[in-house]
Amino acid sequence: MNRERDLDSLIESLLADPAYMDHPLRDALQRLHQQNVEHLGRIERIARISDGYQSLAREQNLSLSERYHKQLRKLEKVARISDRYQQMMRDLNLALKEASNRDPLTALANRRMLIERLKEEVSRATRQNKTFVLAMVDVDHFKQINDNWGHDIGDRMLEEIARVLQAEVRSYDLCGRWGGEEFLILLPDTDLDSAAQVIERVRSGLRALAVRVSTELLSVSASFGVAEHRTDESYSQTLNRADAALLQAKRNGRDRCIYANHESLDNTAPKPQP
Ligand SMILES: Nc1nc2c(ncn2[C@@H]2O[C@H](COP(=O)(O)OP(=O)(O)OP(=O)(O)O)[C@@H](O)[C@H]2O)c(=O)[nH]1
Repeated sequence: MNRERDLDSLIESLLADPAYMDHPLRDALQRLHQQNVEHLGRIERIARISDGYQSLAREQNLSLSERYHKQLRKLEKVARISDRYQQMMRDLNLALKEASNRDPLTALANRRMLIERLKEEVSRATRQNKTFVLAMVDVDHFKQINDNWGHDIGDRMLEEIARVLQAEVRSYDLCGRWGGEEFLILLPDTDLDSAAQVIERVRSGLRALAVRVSTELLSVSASFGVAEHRTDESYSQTLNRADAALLQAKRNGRDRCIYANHESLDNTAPKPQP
């Protein structure tokens, strides 16, 4: 570049020198010089345009990668939010399912869950040629507790009764609130004789319950109707037989167990005073 500049300045000084004004080669040199200057100008313009294109391409590349990374960060954020949201939905679904299967007062299985399990038990009993037992439990004279002590104490008694039932059944039995002061115990893979031991434990547990309300100790008794599932019977047929046995237990004086079609096990106990 310096050499070119030196040559340029030399030619320009020669062309400007009055001593060479009439030199025969001056005109040709001037045109050649002019042409050279124009060529150089063109080359410089091309170089500038090329530089411009190159930096534009660099900028575009840079902004493309920046946009890509920005987009990537956004996607990562959306994925994190979506993960959290899905986990929240899973937790919510679980909580909803749990809530829809539980009795809010006693936290025992509610009627809906009991029916679901009853259907499962019937198909399991059919498939595996097994049997199960249902016990309907109805608290005796519960209305008197509400009437004498108020609904809140009645609720508290129901909670305590539920706690005793749950504590006395085996871990694989299902105990639920059928409605009001009526409970249902499902004893899977059990015949009537084995069920009798569990039922007797539950009945004694309830008789031993004493709930303090101010200076009084409140106690309860319950009547039981028990039926063993028969082959080819629907769950509601077994339930109806347990219900009929329960009615019989009430008629016979309460605080006792009646075993459907198994009168020898009819458990008659002295009538307690609430
Ligand atoms: N506190 C309270 N009481 C309830 C609830 N559900 C049902 N009850 C009451 O339970 C009582 C049931 O009364 P009845 O059907 O006459 O039966 P009972 O007084 O237990 O008499 P027997 O079953 O014949 O021994 C009613 O007073 C209902 O209001 C509840 O969730 N909380």
